[in-house]
Amino acid sequence: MRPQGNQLRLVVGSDAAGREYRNALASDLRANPLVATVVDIGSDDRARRPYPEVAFAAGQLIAGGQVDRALLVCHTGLGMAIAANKVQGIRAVTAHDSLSVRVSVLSNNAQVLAFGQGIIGLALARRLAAEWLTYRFEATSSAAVKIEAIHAFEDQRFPAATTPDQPR
Ligand SMILES: O=C[C@H](O)[C@H](O)COP(=O)(O)O
Repeated sequence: MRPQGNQLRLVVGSDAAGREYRNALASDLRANPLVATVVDIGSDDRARRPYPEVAFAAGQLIAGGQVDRALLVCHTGLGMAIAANKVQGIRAVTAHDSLSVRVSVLSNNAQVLAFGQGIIGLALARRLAAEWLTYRFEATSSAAVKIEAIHAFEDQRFPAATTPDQPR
């Protein structure tokens, strides 16, 4: 489906430790009017894909422009974020509170949000996911220069403004 207005194209994924929340969240997301599409990349219990594989696949869908954001679940949310951050151009966070979820988009322009099924209850995960959908990064915000600094470092451009002071 073609996105309308401010609708988002999403990918959801989990390892076996996050499967229950992934299924519940995917169902919520599909019913949310702020969502255009939800691609579910698994994995199910039989596949037992380790979290890095799922995170890399989700990150590559974003980097390739097929989707806008990813919601990933593992036991803690930590491994998913670490692995997704290894994909060029991806900013992934683990966040389990409203403020962090908000800032992850408005300040960090993170495209990936990772939850830990073993860390928060399902009701909170659902609420945070719904809040997450309402935020959009503003390219004109003062945060944009910091995102550009992250990209420059990633691309090994090392702009002088972001080079740490030399020890005297
Ligand atoms: O950060 C990692 C996740 O919590 C994952 O679900 C558990 O990791 P494991 O597969 O190494 O046990």
